[in-house]
Amino acid sequence: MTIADSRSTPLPTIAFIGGGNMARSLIGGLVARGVAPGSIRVAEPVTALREALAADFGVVTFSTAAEAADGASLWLLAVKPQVMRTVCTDLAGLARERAPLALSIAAGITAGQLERWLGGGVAVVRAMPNTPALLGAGITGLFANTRTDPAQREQAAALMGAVGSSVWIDEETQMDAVTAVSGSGPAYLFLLAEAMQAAGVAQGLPAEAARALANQTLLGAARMLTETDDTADVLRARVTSPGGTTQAAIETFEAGGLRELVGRAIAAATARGRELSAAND
Ligand SMILES: NC(=O)C1=CN([C@@H]2O[C@H](COP(=O)(O)OP(=O)(O)OC[C@H]3O[C@@H](n4cnc5c(N)ncnc54)[C@H](OP(=O)(O)O)[C@@H]3O)[C@@H](O)[C@H]2O)C=CC1
Ligand SMILES: O=C(O)[C@@H]1CCC=N1
Repeated sequence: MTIADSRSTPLPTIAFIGGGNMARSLIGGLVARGVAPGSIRVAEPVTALREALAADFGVVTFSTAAEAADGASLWLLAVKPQVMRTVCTDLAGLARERAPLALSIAAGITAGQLERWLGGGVAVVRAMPNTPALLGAGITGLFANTRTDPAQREQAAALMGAVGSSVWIDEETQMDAVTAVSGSGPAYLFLLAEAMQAAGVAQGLPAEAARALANQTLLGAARMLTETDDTADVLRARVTSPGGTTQAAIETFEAGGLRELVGRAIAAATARGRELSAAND
């Protein structure tokens, strides 16, 4: 594992194939960080999504993948795993002509599958970002196939580095675990936020107050995790006065099997990544 730092590498024209939720987070993050909207081409079949991306970010939009991809040497494949094979197969002729770097953010789908569907001999990078990319606060796991040269690896790291930090993964099989921890991870925090807000309301707080208290607590705690050198267990111990309120809550979480439940949830997400690869081959 190496931490990527390629912030000074210039980005080429990028073709997003798929303009849904994750593409929107990445595009928003890239434009907010100074990437020229005219250098971002987006293929998206849903008219409303296309129009919203053009209106919000000034990017160039197309209804078909081939139109967007034809103008770019970096293709960011941002469609669902279930349609990736068809999308890549349709682009295989163009891939032979343009020899692009194909950077896929799809859960589960392997570099070998992508290379095969794109016609073979293609430089492929798998990236697993997350939606905080929209705020420049994302983290991405990256894996490159052997066709990818150092300049293309730099480009991939520069793209994802513009919207947060990134980490190279040496073993492709670990990408499913990356997906389970950080790709899906924001949803786990949002679920916790929902539960804390509802619990606050159940204890008599007004909904708005419960929302502000829960959300700012998650933000403050996340900043302590990332901006101090203390580990999570040390930070937790500092909140937990012996015989106090936190201890009462933590003992309830432990008795309910929270750690084991998180382990099972992340194992299920990891296994689902492998299933998505097999089911869509
Ligand atoms: N959402 C997230 O937090 C993350 C998602 N990912 C990965 O990103 C990928 C996209 O996920 P997400 O953004 O959530 O999904 P979305 O469904 O929101 O976005 C995918 C978009 O691609 C469109 N599309 C379908 N076929 C084509 C085509 N041939 N050419 C161009 N666009 C097409 C879809 O249209 P239509 O709806 O009509 O099919 C849809 O609008 C997935 O592979 C997922 O695993 C990775 C990390 C995080
Ligand atoms: O839920 C999913 O499958 C995608 C991949 C990671 C986040 N969203």
